[in-house]
Amino acid sequence: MTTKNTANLGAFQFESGESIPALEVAYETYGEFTGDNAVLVCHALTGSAHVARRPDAGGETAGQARAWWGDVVGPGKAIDTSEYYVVCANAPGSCYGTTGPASENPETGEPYGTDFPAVTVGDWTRAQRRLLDELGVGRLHAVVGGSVGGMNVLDWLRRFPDDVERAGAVATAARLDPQCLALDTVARRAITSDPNWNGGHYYGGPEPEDGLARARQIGHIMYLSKASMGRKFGRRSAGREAVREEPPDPAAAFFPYREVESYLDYQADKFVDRFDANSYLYMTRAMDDFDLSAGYESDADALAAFEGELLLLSFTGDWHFTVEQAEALAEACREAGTDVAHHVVESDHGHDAFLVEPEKVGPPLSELLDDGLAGRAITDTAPDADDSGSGEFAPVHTSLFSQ
Ligand SMILES: CC(=O)SCCNC(=O)CCNC(=O)[C@H](O)C(C)(C)COP(=O)(O)OP(=O)(O)OC[C@H]1O[C@@H](n2cnc3c(N)ncnc32)[C@H](O)[C@@H]1OP(=O)(O)O
Ligand SMILES: N[C@@H](CCO)C(=O)O
Repeated sequence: MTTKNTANLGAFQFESGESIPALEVAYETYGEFTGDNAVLVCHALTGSAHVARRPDAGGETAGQARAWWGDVVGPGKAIDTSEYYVVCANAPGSCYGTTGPASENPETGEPYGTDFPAVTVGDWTRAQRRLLDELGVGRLHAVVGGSVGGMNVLDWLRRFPDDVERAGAVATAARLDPQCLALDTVARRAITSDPNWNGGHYYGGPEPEDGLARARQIGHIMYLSKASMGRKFGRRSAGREAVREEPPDPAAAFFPYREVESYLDYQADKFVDRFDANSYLYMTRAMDDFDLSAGYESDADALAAFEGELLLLSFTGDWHFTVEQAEALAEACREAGTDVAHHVVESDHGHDAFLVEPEKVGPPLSELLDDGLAGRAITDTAPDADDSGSGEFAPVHTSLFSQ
């Protein structure tokens, strides 16, 4: 059985100390709850509650047509909804049905815009906990998520360690590195310097589409790798039929409109149609702010109270959340005695491999849910791990500005 619903969680105080009178959370559930089979899936930066295909809805959800993990979550899939009760909720601050900047402020009758309180990953976790309470779910069999959704997973382990039996943190890290912080800063600046942004109060008027488009293009470059961009586009010209969307200056017309440019323009257009610029600011700030060790002595200390099993999944071509970052976290966990495995996936796609390579992501997650870290599809980088072959992983030097 699948459900698509919105829960009114009532007044909500954010970590910033600010409150809103009513937090609505859009969520979807898949499968039957049997008391001990709940799996919470946490979405990435621009995802929604629509994690799996919904036969009753023809696969459609307003603004977010495609199930973002439709080949990983569903009946007979790795996260098998005929066995597990899967819950996925849109995060506060986003724009897919959960209260965020585009929602109406009941005090003014106008959209909140940037009067919406600052949002943290911790606020997402606390909202999810309250939603699960509403659904009658106590302890989770597992919490799984990718990218900033993986940070959301790590936050669950430090905030509610007793509520989680198993965790899968995919393509994520304890914190973003400064290079990614820098790119996110530039992306946000693209939005806030668009004249249509208007301090965040643009609803009902022209929207900061150019700024949001540039922001997404910067983001999208972070989600690919040198290898995947070389393979997809090379330096090829997009050809005569491609429509150059940026009006070129006369000199630019001399040079080719390249496939990579055409691709980024296309992706930006699609994104502007489906996402809200203020939400992009709020969601990226939540991601940038996340630091697992904040309030603790170390990453290991932050996870010390978690007594379940943690699977870290990283991708060799991902320079947004690198293998090295996942390994550092795994090392911290090992030192602290946390039951962890770091499974490295060979892929040169880049960060979005966790979305587009379900055949690589699915098996270890499936094993995690069914058998825990002992699952045969799970390898570990620990030197003494007996199922990891050499136990080595390929170092990644694929950051944007390095060779
Ligand atoms: C809707 C959701 O899934 S939201 C949650 C996840 N979404 C995201 O992560 C968004 C960011 N990532 C993406 O958009 C990625 O494209 C993914 C992860 C959704 C899919 O990636 P892939 O399957 O590798 O597709 P790819 O990135 O190659 O994009 C394909 C699209 O680009 C178009 N395209 C490819 N090359 C070019 C080009 N040179 N010029 C113009 N358009 C191009 C294709 O026609 C295709 O269009 P379509 O989406 O309308 O079918
Ligand atoms: N491309 C994905 C992952 C970003 O971290 C998204 O837009 O949500």
